[in-house]
Amino acid sequence: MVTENPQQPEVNIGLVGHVDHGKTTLVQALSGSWTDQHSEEMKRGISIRLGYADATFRKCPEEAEPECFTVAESCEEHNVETDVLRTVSFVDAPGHETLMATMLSGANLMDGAVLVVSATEDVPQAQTEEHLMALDIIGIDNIVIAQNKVDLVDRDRAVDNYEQIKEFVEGTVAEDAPIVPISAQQDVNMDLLIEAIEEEIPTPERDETQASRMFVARSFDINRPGTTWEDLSGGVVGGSLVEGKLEKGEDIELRPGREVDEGGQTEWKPITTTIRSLQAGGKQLDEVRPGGLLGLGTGLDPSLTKGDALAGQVAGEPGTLPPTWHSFEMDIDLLERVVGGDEEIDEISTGEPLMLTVGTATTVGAVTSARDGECEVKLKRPVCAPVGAKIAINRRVGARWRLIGIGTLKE
Ligand SMILES: Nc1nc2c(ncn2[C@@H]2O[C@H](COP(=O)(O)OP(=O)(O)OP(=O)(O)O)[C@@H](O)[C@H]2O)c(=O)[nH]1
Repeated sequence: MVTENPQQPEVNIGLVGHVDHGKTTLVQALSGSWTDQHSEEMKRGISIRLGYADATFRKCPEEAEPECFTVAESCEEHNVETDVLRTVSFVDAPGHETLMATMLSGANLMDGAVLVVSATEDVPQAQTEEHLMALDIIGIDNIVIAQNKVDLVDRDRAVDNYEQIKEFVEGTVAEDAPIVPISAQQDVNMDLLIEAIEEEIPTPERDETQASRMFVARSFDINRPGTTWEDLSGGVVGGSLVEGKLEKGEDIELRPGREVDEGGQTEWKPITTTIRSLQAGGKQLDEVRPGGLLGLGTGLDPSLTKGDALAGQVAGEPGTLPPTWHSFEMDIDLLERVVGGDEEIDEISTGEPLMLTVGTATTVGAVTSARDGECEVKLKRPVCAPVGAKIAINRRVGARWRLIGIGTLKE
């Protein structure tokens, strides 16, 4: 059943887990309007590549036991229209190991997460573990575990797999997370999953008087094929608002901004622009609040925004944004061992390159000095972040970057 999204989504729920365990299939099952929305978003120029999809959770008004949760507009069993509970936005993180940086930057936008685990494989698979550690590091503790593909296994196998999940999450941030057996493909137990999400992942309290803060995840040029924003004459910036609200006509600042050459020296200067149009939940709006993917039509020269050039920046009320750092010191907490292996993690050493994710920004930094539990890094590209920001630290191991710990930005 295809459902219209009646409102802007109010909460961002991450879908994380190992490759092919069924994250995308699950989003499709829950957001009835996936296909429509997909093409709609393409038309408007905000591609699904970011992996956002909205779903409206509903409940049957009948006093039934158990209660019926659904995404359908009517309840077939009781033959009544359903009531809207809320619209949520799913942030679908890629499960492939090479896309860990995308997963980490996505994680900074999540208010809670569904960890998707396939019942057909032993637990944990590499990214089941790595993604759970990432949630822990970033501080996401509202978690629901979806034990997917139960249609492919017999009862004994499902029970064994369930026990493996239980054992795996023991002592982690997901220790008390409900585990819901589902089949995303066969539409089994979606009602139980919605119920668990409703219980575990509440909409966060938002303070609208706070200065606006948006993490930029994408940016593009209005001349991109398929873009049909009528009232647009400048570059488009896409991402998620995490604090405050934004209004059409308002000025915003973007940091670090752009690189300018001043007498042979390069410098980063904040950019200020006006919001000419706003899009959220597939609609043009005059005002937006946190939740889901936003598109801002701006007055910026499209050459500044094309090709995701502004991805990783922070946007918000002028004069209120955190500082821009070209180098910083951080306190470090290393993981006990490399994800998926038994090797211990060596201390960070001076001179080594690290890949750091701060907000939606990913940048490479060289360690300029390292002491016990702290280090100083010089960044290739500056980042805008407050003191105290959490930083995911990745080290090159063989051919790929692996998550090795968490940093906290110091003055
Ligand atoms: N039988 C069965 N197959 C499923 C189920 N859920 C997903 N699949 C299949 O599993 C395969 C992988 O599913 P995806 O949804 O693409 O997996 P994913 O986790 O999004 O993969 P990445 O985005 O690449 O990390 C597809 O062929 C799905 O049709 C399920 O509940 N039962």
